[in-house]
Amino acid sequence: MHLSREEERAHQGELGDSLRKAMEILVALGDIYGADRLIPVRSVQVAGVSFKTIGEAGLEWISDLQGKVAVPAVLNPAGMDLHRWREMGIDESFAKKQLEVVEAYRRLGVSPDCTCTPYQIRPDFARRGDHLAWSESSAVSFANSVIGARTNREGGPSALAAALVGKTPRYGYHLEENRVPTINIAVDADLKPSDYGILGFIVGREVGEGVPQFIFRRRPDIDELKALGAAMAASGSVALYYFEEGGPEAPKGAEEIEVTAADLRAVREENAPDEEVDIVAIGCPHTSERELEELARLLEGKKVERELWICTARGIAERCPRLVEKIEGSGARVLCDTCMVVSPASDRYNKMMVNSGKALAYVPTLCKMKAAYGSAAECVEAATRRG
Ligand SMILES: C[C@@](O)(CCOP(=O)(O)O)CC(=O)O
Ligand code: SF4
Repeated sequence: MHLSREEERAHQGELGDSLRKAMEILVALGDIYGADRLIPVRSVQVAGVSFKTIGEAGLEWISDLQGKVAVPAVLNPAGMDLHRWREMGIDESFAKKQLEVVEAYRRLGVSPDCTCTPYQIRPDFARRGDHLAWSESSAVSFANSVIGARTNREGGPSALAAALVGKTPRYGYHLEENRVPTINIAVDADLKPSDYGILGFIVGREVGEGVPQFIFRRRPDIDELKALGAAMAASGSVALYYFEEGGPEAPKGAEEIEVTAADLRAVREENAPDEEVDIVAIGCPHTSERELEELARLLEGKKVERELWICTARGIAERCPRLVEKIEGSGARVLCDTCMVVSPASDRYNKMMVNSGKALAYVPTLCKMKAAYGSAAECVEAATRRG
């Protein structure tokens, strides 16, 4: 990979040890994937924040770095609400480590808005055509597919390296030739909002790393696209999809798969909730303001009978305090900075009901719990049902 004089100096350690470490990661990745050079990124989203996932070794690696990020950078969810962790049942020792992780990132200049939906609070972070270095797979999918920006799925260390250098190696989804659809998905069903998570769950399994081009009966809205992309990135590893006319054409003869209403129904039935559900969690990816409005409406006049977590970005919760108050009036909790998948607080439950195709894929594997699926209304129903 070609390096400019300045990049070469950083790589040689002439600009300090941290930039040398960061450049080593970027150069190694660039060499492996055949990048010709580094390109500037507009923003970085750094995964590897929850102490549950990075542990002591991760904390040490981050703490040893010096300097400041060169471009705006934001964190992925942590293992707890940074203010209300006690309410989540998080123990002191975990909390101490988690706060150290966030502080170590903050010292480097990474914003501690721990969220997988930075686009919901910082629209300036990513615009059409921008190159980015984002990590969390649903954020990557949203950036590539809905915003029209360009990012690979970065690991925690490579994202942090990109933030310190302000650049990323040019390969993968930064290149036009890798952004061509590989498979058509004909959706033969009138989709309800809660069908998009299931659809993504099915399609991700089928297409793996492909680039699906959806043919829909109507254009999905932003929250539906967020749910669709998140699920495909979890049940498969889809980082880019197309969903409307005007995307590049799939090559003639590209494979086509059809998803029918019966397929959606089968997955719903397989994952229907039962009396074993002891926690309900919404907000994977983090809820939007509009989703909080819907939840406030659904919870009006009700009391929760089992734990109901609603995970969102602190920036969203702070923007709508009245909605948060209404929701919490029911006994539900609006948790910020964290999520049901990366928090160890989920561990004490047995079966989690979610309205997310992504969480449906990850809860059994990453949290070792059973999972059930339903719409937001069905989740509220399950959380507020007596007995
Ligand atoms: C669970 C997930 O959404 C986020 C976990 O990432 P981490 O704990 O920030 O490394 C993984 C992903 O899909 O990127
Ligand atoms: S809420 Fe879902 S999408 Fe967001 S970090 Fe957690 S698992 Fe990933």
